[in-house]
Amino acid sequence: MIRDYSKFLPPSGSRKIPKREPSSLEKFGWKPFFSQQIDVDAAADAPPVRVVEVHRTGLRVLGESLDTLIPPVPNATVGDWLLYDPQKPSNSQVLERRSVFARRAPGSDRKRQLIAANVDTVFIVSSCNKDFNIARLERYVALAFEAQVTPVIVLTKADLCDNPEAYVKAANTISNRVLVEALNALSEEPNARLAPWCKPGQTIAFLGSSGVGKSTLVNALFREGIVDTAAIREDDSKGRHTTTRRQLHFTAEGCAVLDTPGMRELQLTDVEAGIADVFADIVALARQCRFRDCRHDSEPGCAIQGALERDEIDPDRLARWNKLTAEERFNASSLAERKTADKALHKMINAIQQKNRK
Ligand SMILES: Nc1nc2c(ncn2[C@@H]2O[C@H](COP(=O)(O)OP(=O)(O)OP(=O)(O)O)[C@@H](O)[C@H]2O)c(=O)[nH]1
Ligand SMILES: [Zn+2]
Repeated sequence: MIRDYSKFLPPSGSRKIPKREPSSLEKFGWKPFFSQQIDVDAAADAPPVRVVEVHRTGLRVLGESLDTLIPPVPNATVGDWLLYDPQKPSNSQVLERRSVFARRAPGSDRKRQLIAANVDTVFIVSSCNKDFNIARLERYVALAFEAQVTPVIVLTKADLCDNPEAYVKAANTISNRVLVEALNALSEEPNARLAPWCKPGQTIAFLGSSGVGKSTLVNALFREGIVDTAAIREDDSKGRHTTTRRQLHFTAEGCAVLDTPGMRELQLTDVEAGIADVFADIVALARQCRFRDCRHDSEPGCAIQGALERDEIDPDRLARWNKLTAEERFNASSLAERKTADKALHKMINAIQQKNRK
């Protein structure tokens, strides 16, 4: 039997598949990852909305013809998708995240605080000058990997430097999973060079020290102004505007840009997996050491020492890996463990002082 497949093919003459306009949810960053989590019937009663602002008193959410302020929802952060419960908004359910930036609270309980959710790309910004520091870049890349966000290294001030290629080359050694762009942030370059990651429906963030050009890059992306549907302004009880703590701004192209002070204070906490991703080659070697608890010092059968002797790994990079993992271990240790360590230290100091007094 000869089957007629023609009904499955596009009608002749219309070979080009028409480009579908993104829905408003897609413009806000909705992706198949989220649709897979919901059941279509339930979504009619509890439609998906995105948290675009986090205030002290509540959240601003955007959805299909919906833009409203709701009271805080437990465990929701900027960038989250919620299934909006119109009867009791604070009961809205947080959808599983594609990515999340978190940090350990500075207080004594050191609780995990969510900074931002569902960021697709983070631009790790440094400059082709003294700010450039491989160890710091590695740290940021580890944070991004841990958060499941794609890192892209952007080296600004290429126009002020004789040999930007040297910086690009150095940054390229960090991980073969990270692309590096060097540019002049004050020129026309940023829009074209960052465009692949700033498409409609994408959510981006910036990380980097002060003065490297983060604001300059953001300004370049917003050259046509900030498209904030900002109809709502929140006043506190005294009629003053309360400051927005965490926010997504949309560019004219429809890319969401994260604006949150918390990103600056991101520390290395619980980034063990991220560090292992950045230093995947060294971690793979460490697994081949004869002893499971090998300290890669002078133990027999140490694969890392072997690789060093054969010039297969960079000793500086190994030193940075050691430092980062030690830091991560310290940051991840519980308060109780730190107290014990502090007590032990205190006892030791006391003992030394007593000995000196004798
Ligand atoms: N020539 C040149 N100047 C740049 C470039 N990028 C940034 N600058 C300048 O460097 C200075 C600092 O840039 P900002 O964009 O304010 O840096 P930032 O990272 O936002 O700094 P913070 O707001 O302190 O975190 C400004 O005077 C910029 O004009 C660049 O690629 N080339
Ligand atoms: Zn070893």
